[in-house]
Amino acid sequence: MMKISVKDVTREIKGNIILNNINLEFESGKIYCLCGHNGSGKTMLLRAIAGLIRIDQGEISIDHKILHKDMDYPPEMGLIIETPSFFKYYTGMENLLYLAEIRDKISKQDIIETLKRVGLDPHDQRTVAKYSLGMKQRLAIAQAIMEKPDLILLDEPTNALDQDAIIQFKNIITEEKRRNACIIIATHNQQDIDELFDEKIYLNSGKVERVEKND
Ligand SMILES: Nc1ncnc2c1ncn2[C@@H]1O[C@H](COP(=O)(O)OP(=O)(O)OP(=O)(O)O)[C@@H](O)[C@H]1O
Repeated sequence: MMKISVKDVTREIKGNIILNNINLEFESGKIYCLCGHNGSGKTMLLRAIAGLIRIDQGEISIDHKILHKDMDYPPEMGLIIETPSFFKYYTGMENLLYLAEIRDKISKQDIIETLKRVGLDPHDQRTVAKYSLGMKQRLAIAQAIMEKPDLILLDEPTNALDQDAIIQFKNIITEEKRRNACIIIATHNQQDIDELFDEKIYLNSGKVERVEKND
């Protein structure tokens, strides 16, 4: 059972407090929603948990190991933050094969299966330059889940997805939850996937305004 603790986390940029004394806990086997309007701090909080930005005060730990002290990044993490950049002149399959080489954890067959899960054809010879926005988003979801990480952080994952893709996405995150992943999704389209959340965390001006648990 993995546990993430965000304790008294504050981050300032140029005199603006972007994250204001955030205290939250996340655990495996649950799906969390970070909700709030534009600029409320959802992406910054995801970046902080991912180890992609430094924080000015407080600490973030994963299973009691402190980020930026005991480790640089969460050890097993799948991520979509803003528009992912793929190689335009590679196919979807080639992009994922390239990314999978970094950790050398999964096989070509695993990638084929992941592409099918997100509704992309593994044998599609088109390059990413010819993909629609929704296809790129499906590929981004595929790269985030393909290695079966313990922690999945998704910023606006349903952007550009059509209704069929949203249904597939819901099935995927339900399966990932069953596999015991901890899934944190930042979105303002929460109605797309509302019934799946175990907890909704409302951010406002960098603060946690309220938390709703779905028991
Ligand atoms: N590089 C930066 N320099 C200065 N301020 C920044 C920077 N990046 C983000 N901010 C500010 O931090 C605040 C939080 O931004 P963040 O991207 O986390 O919001 P968000 O809730 O994800 O919004 P959205 O729904 O628009 O994605 C905003 O006020 C934004 O202007």
